[in-house]
Amino acid sequence: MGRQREASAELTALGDKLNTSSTNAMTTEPPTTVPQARWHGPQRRIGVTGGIASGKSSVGLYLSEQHALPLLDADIYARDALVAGSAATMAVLQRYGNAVAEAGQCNPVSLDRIALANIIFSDVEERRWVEQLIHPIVAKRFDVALADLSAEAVVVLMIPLLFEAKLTGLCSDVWLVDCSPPQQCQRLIARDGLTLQEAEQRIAAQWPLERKRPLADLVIDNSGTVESCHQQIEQNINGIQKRA
Ligand SMILES: CC(C)(COP(=O)(O)OP(=O)(O)OC[C@H]1O[C@@H](n2cnc3c(N)ncnc32)[C@H](O)[C@@H]1O)[C@@H](O)C(=O)NCCC(=O)NCCS
Ligand SMILES: Nc1ncnc2c1ncn2[C@@H]1O[C@H](COP(=O)(O)OP(=O)(O)OP(=O)(O)O)[C@@H](O)[C@H]1O
Repeated sequence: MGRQREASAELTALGDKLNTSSTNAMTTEPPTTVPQARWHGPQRRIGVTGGIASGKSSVGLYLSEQHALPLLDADIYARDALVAGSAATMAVLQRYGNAVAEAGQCNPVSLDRIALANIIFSDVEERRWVEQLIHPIVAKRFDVALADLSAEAVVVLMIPLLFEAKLTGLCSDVWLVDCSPPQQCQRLIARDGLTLQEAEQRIAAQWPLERKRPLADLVIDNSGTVESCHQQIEQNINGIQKRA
């Protein structure tokens, strides 16, 4: 419990640092009407966000491969936090027991991510509990990685819950990768083999894209072809240089 309180306090402090209007960076409560915070340092920090399966990773990968930009990925940090034997994994196992333990594992026990997903995407309280455990770890990883990359002119930060977790203050530019909810659903089902109900639950766990759109600096329409998405990136990447 002490560690959790400490983690929660760290995140609240981060939220306060990034966005003075923030009361709790973890919250997924309705949006405030205050302007979103932005990073104003010398480095360009492109925050790529969107909805689940809207195409964030595809955009991030393109920026990294075609424009050789360093890519920081919140999903990878969250995944690292839940490797076998980590403190966060032990906490999750303590809370949910064998229900989330990978079958046939010895020591240290690996998590069954599908089982954990089933829990957190069907129960908002449990989702909040997992988020208060993982998000401070993710936030620290961003801090460390950004310090390491401080000499780079431009970095890309992929953060699915950028708005929900009030992390816009990490980014100088926020790009929203957009498509329709039925497309999100279709892509989720095709990519992850989810049922329609599971896909809908996951989409409902995030702010709807219509709520995120007005908060972004750039909306990339990824409802068409992959080529059309790449074209939009090319049209907007030229302005992405180190600040004067
Ligand atoms: C539940 C878990 C184990 C499922 O793992 P899985 O490998 O199936 O999915 P993955 O981690 O690749 O996430 C896929 C997408 O799910 C969405 N998602 C993940 N966590 C959340 C969440 N707490 N709320 C809403 N959407 C979420 C994001 O769009 C993300 O890009 C995992 O998503 C997780 O640990 N989530 C809690 C941590 C978290 O909030 N991560 C978000 C980035 S900080
Ligand atoms: N324009 C597109 N047309 C068709 N399929 C697409 C398009 N863009 C992405 N996809 C596919 O949709 C799926 C989701 O894309 P991607 O993994 O990039 O989304 P994401 O936002 O990173 O997902 P998550 O939120 O789960 O991390 C992938 O299978 C990807 O290949």
